[in-house]
Amino acid sequence: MSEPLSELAARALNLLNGGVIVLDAQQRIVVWNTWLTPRCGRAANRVKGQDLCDVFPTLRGSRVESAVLGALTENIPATIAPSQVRAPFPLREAGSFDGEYVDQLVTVTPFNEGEERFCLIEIRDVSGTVDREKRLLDHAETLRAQSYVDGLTGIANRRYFDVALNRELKRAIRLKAGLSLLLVDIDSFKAYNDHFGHQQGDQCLATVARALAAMLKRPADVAARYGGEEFAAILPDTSAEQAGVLAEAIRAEVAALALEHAPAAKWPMVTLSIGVSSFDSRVLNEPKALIEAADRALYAAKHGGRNRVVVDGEA
Ligand SMILES: Nc1nc2c(ncn2[C@@H]2O[C@H](COP(=O)(O)OP(=O)(O)OP(=O)(O)O)[C@@H](O)[C@H]2O)c(=O)[nH]1
Repeated sequence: MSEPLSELAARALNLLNGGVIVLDAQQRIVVWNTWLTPRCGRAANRVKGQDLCDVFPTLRGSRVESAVLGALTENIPATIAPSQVRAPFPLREAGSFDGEYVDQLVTVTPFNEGEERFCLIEIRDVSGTVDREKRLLDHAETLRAQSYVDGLTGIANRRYFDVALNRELKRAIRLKAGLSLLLVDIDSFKAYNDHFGHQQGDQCLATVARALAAMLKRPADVAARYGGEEFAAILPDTSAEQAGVLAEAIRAEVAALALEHAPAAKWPMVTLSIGVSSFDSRVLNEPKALIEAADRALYAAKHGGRNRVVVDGEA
């Protein structure tokens, strides 16, 4: 448990001309200063102990959430510039209940207190800041964001995938919610490269990545490049059955793109094999087990003839 603030520290914190939130390692709010209250209509006593994303549901899958994840799990500080995300938090002018959200500059800083990891979120209202400053901060944020983005396809990379899966699994366990994972592999991609060349192979990967990402509609869903020609999708609050239906829609969508395949491939167009696994509180309750189960299902899809979906346990 974190120590309570001294009265003097609490007073000073509440006089600050900016928002201050401190989260514990489980993303629960432990400090919330009064600057925030008239700007979002929530006082400290209502939000303390709650998950930040439960207080502001629009943060799920947002840049703020990935910055918080980076801070809490990897000790990486982050800045979110207003020109990138104008208003990361749903905050208005003090005391107003409608109208535009204010422009914000948000910084996220990890720190340790004893054994425990926390992160400090500072929010400044920068509605009046000049464009030039916004652009510079924007550039800094772009550089940081790139470390979680796959350079070839523009979707999340393996590093982000690992962090996000870990986090979503913890959330699913905590809230007894559903969580499914798709492992998606392009069929006979070696033949594609051999026939069309590596450069066109790269383009094909980018096209498939875009199609996959476009099929994931919920803000908390994550599409990632898992490795070479393999992709993954993390689907919070999604049962095995729902994930199977979505996987089938993804498979059909990519087949319908009718991207010409190499003559050596089984099908004339580029196709996908997809393995699906779902969180189960007894067995698939850690990332490794969930990945292995999806991988087994993917293997079954390959051996079943490719261009198909297999849900773990239903093979
Ligand atoms: N162009 C391109 N090719 C890649 C990239 N990463 C991996 N590959 C290729 O993807 C191919 C994967 O081949 P395999 O693992 O043998 O599988 P496959 O040919 O897709 O066959 P199945 O998965 O069994 O249907 C290899 O030839 C890799 O070189 C990449 O970034 N760009």
